[in-house]
Amino acid sequence: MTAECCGYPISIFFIVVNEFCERFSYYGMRAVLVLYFRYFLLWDDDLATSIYHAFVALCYLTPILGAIIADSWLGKFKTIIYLSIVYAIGQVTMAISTIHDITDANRDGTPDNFTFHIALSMLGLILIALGTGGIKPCVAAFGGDQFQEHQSRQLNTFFSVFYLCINAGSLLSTLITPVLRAQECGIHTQQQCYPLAFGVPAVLMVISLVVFIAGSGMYVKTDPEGNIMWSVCKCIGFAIKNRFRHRSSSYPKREHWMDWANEKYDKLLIAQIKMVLKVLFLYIPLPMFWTLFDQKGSRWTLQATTMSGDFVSILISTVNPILILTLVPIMDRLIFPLIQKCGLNFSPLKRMTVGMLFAAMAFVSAALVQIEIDKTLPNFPSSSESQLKVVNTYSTTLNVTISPNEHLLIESFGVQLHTSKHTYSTISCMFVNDFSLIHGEQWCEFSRKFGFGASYTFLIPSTVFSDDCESITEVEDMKPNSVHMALQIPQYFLITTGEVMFSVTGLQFSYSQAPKNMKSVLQAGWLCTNAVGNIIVLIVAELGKLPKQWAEYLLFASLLVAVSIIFSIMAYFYTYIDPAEIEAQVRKEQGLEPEEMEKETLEMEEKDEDQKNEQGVKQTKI
Ligand SMILES: CC(C)C[C@H](NC(=O)CN)C(=O)O
Repeated sequence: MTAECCGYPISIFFIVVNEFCERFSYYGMRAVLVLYFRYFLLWDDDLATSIYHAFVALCYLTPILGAIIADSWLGKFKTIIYLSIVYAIGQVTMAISTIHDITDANRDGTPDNFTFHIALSMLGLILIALGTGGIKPCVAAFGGDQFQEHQSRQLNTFFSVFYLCINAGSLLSTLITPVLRAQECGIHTQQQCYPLAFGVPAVLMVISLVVFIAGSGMYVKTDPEGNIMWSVCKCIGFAIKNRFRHRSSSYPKREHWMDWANEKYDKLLIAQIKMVLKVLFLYIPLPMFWTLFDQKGSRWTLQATTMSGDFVSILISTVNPILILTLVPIMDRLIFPLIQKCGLNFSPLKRMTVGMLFAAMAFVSAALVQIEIDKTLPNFPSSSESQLKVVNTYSTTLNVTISPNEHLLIESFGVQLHTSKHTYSTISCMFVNDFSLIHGEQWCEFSRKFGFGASYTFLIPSTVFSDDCESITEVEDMKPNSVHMALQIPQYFLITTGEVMFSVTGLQFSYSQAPKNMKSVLQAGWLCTNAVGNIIVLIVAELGKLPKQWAEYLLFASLLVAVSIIFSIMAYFYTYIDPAEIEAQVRKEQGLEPEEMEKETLEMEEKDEDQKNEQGVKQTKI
């Protein structure tokens, strides 16, 4: 019997605090990673972005490794401890790699041996990816293991609170670590304080581990049942081979193709594999949701840069966790109970389908915003056109004729305007508020806010420095961005509503439909849908874009609607199961473990029928 508080096992307190600290550590480090690549290692934008995406993809591929270790070998508890140690070592390694003084022998403020810093940071990132991905499927499943059969309502609330902790950790760290980076620190020279920005996440990871260990005495720990993954693979392999051997129509058909493993494998294992395969089959369309969801960080960010408003980076990095923190309680406490009161069965798979439709609507909203933005954007010359600007300061009107075969290229960048050699200069700056022309002691100052996205030309007559700055003419070549960033809020709201319906439910569903010894494996399968979604984004980005961005948004929205229709058909044919009940049934048929079975039957009878309905459970025999 586990210690309880308000109907919840006390042990889950340690698990949710552990998750909060771990997510703080992960997202905090991620928030400054590209900046570290760009401004510390001095990589270019392309290399920095590629390595960043490769790292994120690795973090969502390693869960399968963690799940195999947990379900087949160490059990969830030990896997979480060992991989958290690897994770913490990775974070510390990463933080050390950012200390510029280590290799700054000439004390000029920049590291002298970049190879050392690159090698150390790559080692750190690999350890972090192994740790964070490895523990990810285990922590959620381990949290679920703390609940007993009669606590299914509390189990659902746990997954919501778990998701809240993920986003609370992510929100705080995304706000804090960039501020830490902006501090100055160093032994020989003062530089931007990357060691602090990476060091705090490392400390949080150590705290996360300590909190998890502190709960040791209270956890329900399930032992792994041997090398389950290897047995699963062998069993599937045998079923396929056996089916092929008996392909002639003279052999009687079997109810399920996995039944061809009956000759050699335990019925219980076959039943468990059937449960897992059914859920994995259902996962096939799911990456499409993540394909749209993860474009928040790419296409939508770029969209924001063509809009007006000064809070781009803060808005982009915090709007999703803030909305999650608001929407999860509203959905859990208000919307879902209300739907249930209306007598509608809003089962998990229906919620996930509706979540997908919300994400599709978010992209329609993004397309509408894009159409508004496009109206305000200047017409840039295409790859087969040139653009000429002729400034006429002559006293009379001139006619301009253009010979189509001649190309004119004026190119000069910099801040010095020479009177004879270069008379034209382009300067691109962020946050331009002041613009001064300095010539010895004399100067002209233009002090006002220059709009984002705008382009200005200043025409300086030869007389300017002798007396008046008034004679300088300012021409607005391109208007500043005028569509306000607040217009993006509906799309963020819609996609986050979709996330709450899709992702929180998917997390619960993956746990509830998995047999006891494969809970982590199904969690890993669920996380893999995210990895595949990210890979699709990379491929689509590589394959190029439609000529109009709004058309691309609408294409993605239509694709997701099509996928959600397919998913809803698959979901219609899916029968919710109670894995524990099926396992007990199989054992009964095999005449095994009567005492164990009696206990399970009793527990099942005790189950609250209402709670079952809430989950849309239809019992079935697999
Ligand atoms: C469910 C995601 C794959 C991962 C999740 N992210 C969020 O909750 C973002 N809102 C996480 O565990 O970090």
